[in-house]
Amino acid sequence: MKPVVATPPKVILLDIEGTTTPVSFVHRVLFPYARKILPDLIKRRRHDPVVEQALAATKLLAPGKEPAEQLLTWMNEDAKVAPLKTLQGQAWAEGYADGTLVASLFPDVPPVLRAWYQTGLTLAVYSSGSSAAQKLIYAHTTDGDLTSLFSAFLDLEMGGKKDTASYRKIITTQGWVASDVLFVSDVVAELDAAGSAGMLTCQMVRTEDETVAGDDHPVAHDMTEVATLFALPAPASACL
Ligand SMILES: CSCCC(=O)C(=O)COP(=O)(O)O
Ligand SMILES: [Mg+2]
Repeated sequence: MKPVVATPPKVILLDIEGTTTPVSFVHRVLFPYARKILPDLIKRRRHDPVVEQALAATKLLAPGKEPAEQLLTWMNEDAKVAPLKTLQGQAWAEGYADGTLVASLFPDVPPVLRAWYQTGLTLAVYSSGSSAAQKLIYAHTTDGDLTSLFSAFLDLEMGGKKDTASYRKIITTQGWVASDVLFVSDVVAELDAAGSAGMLTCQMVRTEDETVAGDDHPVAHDMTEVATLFALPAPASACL
């Protein structure tokens, strides 16, 4: 496999679900966990400022509906809505804290991210999951705490992942040069948006997730292939 670039990117911006973690971990472990404990959590912690604010935001977005009911509707639709993502993050925090949840990453991810970090690349996350939830995932992986590898955890505060404006906002707020940034995601519409903002793009097509490859972005099946395609360093064992 030959590199598709002459100059490697300086910043790697990573999606989570379907890119660094299996879709099944998010949909069969994280989402059901949040669905199970959220009704109790929003009663038990209704005076917690984070919970209170997310419930108020839910009411604003869905006036006249019971927030608990609206949150359930959003969960059924897998809606990428900030107050739901905040509350899911609060639920997962409890699960990680009591040891019920441990984050599963694809096994190629930790060694490649460590190799990239060690050579001075900037690593960042952009996910629909709240920045708090992103930090929790990377703090509780089966490979230990990886949070120190990342310089930024970006969420829906930047805007939706299918909107070009969100990637422009990321570039501006982080002070990056668009053409220095490689965005890796499994979702073509997200890559299209990032590409329109001037970022390099790579579609992660994971066999385990049965991701369908698109036509318009370089395709990798794991992080070592991303390294090869974009002339980035890879861990020594991956070169054998
Ligand atoms: C922070 S991990 C949970 C991911 C999540 O809630 C989600 O909706 C998936 O978002 P992504 O942008 O990583 O595909
Ligand atoms: Mg994804």
